[in-house]
Amino acid sequence: MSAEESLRYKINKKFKLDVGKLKNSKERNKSYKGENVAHKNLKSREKGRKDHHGGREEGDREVYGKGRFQLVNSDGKRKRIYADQYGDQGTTNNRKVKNTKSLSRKGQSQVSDDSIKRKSRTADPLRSIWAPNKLKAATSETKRSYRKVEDTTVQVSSGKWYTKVNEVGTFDGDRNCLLKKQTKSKFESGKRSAKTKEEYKLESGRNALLKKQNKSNYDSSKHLDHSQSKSATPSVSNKKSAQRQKSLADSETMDDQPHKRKRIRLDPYDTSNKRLDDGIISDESTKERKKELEKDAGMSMSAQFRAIQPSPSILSFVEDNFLGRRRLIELKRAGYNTDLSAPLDNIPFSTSSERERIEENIFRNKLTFFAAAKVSSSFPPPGLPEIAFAGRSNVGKSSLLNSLTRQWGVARTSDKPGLTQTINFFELGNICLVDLPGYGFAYAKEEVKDSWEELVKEYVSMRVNLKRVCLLIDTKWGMKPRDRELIDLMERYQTKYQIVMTKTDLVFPIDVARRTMQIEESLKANKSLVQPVMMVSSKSGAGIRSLRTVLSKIGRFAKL
Ligand SMILES: Nc1nc2c(ncn2[C@@H]2O[C@H](COP(=O)(O)OP(=O)(O)OP(=O)(O)O)[C@@H](O)[C@H]2O)c(=O)[nH]1
Ligand SMILES: [Mg+2]
Repeated sequence: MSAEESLRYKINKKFKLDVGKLKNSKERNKSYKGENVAHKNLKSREKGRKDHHGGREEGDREVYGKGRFQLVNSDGKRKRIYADQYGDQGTTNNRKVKNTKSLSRKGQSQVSDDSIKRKSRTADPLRSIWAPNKLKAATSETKRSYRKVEDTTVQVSSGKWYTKVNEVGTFDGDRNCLLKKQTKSKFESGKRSAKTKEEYKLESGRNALLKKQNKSNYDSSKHLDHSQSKSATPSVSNKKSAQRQKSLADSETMDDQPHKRKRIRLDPYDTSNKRLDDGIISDESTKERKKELEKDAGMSMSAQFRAIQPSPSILSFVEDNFLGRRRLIELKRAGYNTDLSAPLDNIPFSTSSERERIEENIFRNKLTFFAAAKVSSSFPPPGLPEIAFAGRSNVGKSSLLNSLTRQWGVARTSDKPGLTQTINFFELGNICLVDLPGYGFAYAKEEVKDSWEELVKEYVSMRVNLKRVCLLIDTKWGMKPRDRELIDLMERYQTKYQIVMTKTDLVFPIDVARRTMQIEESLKANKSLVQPVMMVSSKSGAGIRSLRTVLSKIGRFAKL
């Protein structure tokens, strides 16, 4: 051996030794991994065998045959098992791992399909299809479908494809689950594409936000649709949510647009409103009113009313007769028994029969109803001198008849306008008191109200024995166009009329005086008007005695 050859031999020897050492150290390291070594050996042996037999299935079977629950491909990698593959083996294996929470991807999709079908049958969105006790209770058909689902389940060692069955099984969670999957897949893809740590953080943060959003959306939708979702299928609920979103979007777009104000058109002939009804006046009176308004332009009606300065005589009359709103303590201090009905009408301390205390003899008589007329042809033959009480509905005509005679309930009264619908004739000694139906606002049909008005107009214009019409005006509201209409008519037919202001107990004393002044002023040119304007209250009895005095003269001096 030459020197060169010996050197080469030495180098080769040394190199081989190093390689050997390296091999030994590797094996030593592997031995620490325990089972993995055996696994690797097994794999290598398997590989050899596969090469020898040249068949992949055989290799798999052999691995399976050794009792290991892990399926390994012939190329040594872990194998995915689908329900349609290795059906028998999968089934037998799955029976052992019943109630597992893991599913292969394909199996999962099948499960969700099956579960959707079953849910549409059972219509219970909150039920988990994996609950074993429910499996027992299920129908035979359902049982079959359960088995199908079970068949699809295979335990897969890889954590990548894990999806909790509970999430799949609940219908309400379907959307959430899908979104979760999306975020998960995003995360995985991010992982695969080897993103930087920062990128990953950003991604995961975004995912977390998305998850939160999804959760809140889910919660709100659940809250809204909880009652409905019980009976609805998932597809329906999805449709509903889509519709809701669409409507929300529509409303948002509507919000952007400027709101159009609704115009309310008022019908001038609509008498359902009391105040509106008052506005229905003839063309002539409208023109007059307009002229008056133009005259007092710049001043409101109430301001004009407040500007009226009542005369001292009217003011003293109001004060002497306790007209206007009064406190009970004030009346008690003046010596009136406030427990009596209409206490201001009679002497303060009444001990004997009330009627006997009435100063005017005529009003001590009994009030007797004797006729009612709906049409002019049914009026009773003219006999006794008549005093009629006219005015708008609910102004207090019937109440005044009762309080004048102190016979409560003879003329029927009501707080509902339109109670008196016929002309009612009452006999009182040698006079006749006539209660007329009211005009203006009343709970009656338009035609009926028109007929009442016509009847009243006919009565006041044609009745020969009519000696006085007491035109009642509500102190609070004053004269209205329809009152003026009747006044015009009476003026035309020279029917004597007197204004009587009612319900004075509802307004302040100063306003009673103002209203009196206002009416006197407005009618001072009228010829058929009998002065003075009377002020009464059927409730408190204020001014009743004065009215009695005025009316009793009619009976005394009436020429038949
Ligand atoms: N506070 C107060 N209420 C009164 C007075 N007079 C009448 N009323 C009430 O007003 C309402 C109507 O009284 P009525 O006498 O039925 O009126 P009317 O004018 O006959 O009404 P119609 O028959 O519908 O035309 C009733 O609830 C009475 O109690 C009054 O002087 N003071
Ligand atoms: Mg009445």
